Amino acid sequence: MYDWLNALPKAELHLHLEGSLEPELLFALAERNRIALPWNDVEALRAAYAFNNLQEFLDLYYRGADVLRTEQDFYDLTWAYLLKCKAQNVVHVEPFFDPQTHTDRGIPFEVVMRGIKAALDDGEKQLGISHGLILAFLRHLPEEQAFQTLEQAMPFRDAFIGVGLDSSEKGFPPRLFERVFAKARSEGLHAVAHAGEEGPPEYIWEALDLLKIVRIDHGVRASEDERLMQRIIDEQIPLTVCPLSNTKLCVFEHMGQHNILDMLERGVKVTVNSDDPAYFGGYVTENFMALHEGLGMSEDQAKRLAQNSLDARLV
Ligand SMILES: Nc1ncnc2[nH]cnc12
Ligand SMILES: [Zn+2]
Repeated sequence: MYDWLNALPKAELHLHLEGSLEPELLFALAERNRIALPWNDVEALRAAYAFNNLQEFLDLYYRGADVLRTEQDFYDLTWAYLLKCKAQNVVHVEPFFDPQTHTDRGIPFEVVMRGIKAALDDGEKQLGISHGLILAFLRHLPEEQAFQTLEQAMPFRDAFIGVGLDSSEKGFPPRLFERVFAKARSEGLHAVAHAGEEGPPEYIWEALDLLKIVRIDHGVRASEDERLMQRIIDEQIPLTVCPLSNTKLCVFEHMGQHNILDMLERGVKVTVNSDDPAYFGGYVTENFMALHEGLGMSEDQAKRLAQNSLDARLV
């Protein structure tokens, strides 16, 4: 089954480039940039990847991203991810990057942007993988800082296709970012947002009605609100679901409890994604495989999920 799933053509629509930083590359970049790490080796770092919730993961994710310093680092990070995509027949990617994670450490916006964009362009030319980059705002920081980030990004307007919203969800509802999303949309950017991962269905309503998002990242808690479910089905709003992420972050206790296939059968446009594969134990194929093993996903269901991902592309 693994090889069959691996060979399915698919798109990945929910992937944080910083979350694809494998421990081996993290150690190599730390050495290249002469940064001392609190872990003795790769195994010790991997052993730290045990999380009870989103925040515990984010604390380590931001700590890991600190080894990314130069344009070459961002290139190497992105290129390593694209090689994985090639190996898994991911033919199109719409990854997120978190500029504030880097600019807040003094890394110039253009260093981040140039490194990522050069790798994505090479991926298109050399690997045949098409792309659309999404700039994600960190929701634990004030909207004012999101505005500053959008301003910094404008000289590179053509390098990305949309804006997203990520980081700590609970306590940081989408309504806090209504104005910066309006500004981004006025620049012709698509809007997406993480909503309903740990946060309640109301956050999904807000993301749809106030941020005017065209795709929901995670959205698994929509199933708690029947009226919301009906809207998502009627309007065919895609959900970028991340099964291994959801079990690693205890959104579901185990894969057998995941609601993605129930949603698929109800007519929700759900897709399968890896979120932060270096931290959650696998890339897209491993996520499909986990659904097969944990939920008995059939070949027909896998085909529909993969087709949804191709249909839900923004570009
Ligand atoms: N799963 C996730 N939820 C929110 N913010 C994130 N940043 C990286 N991964 C994330
Ligand atoms: Zn995510």
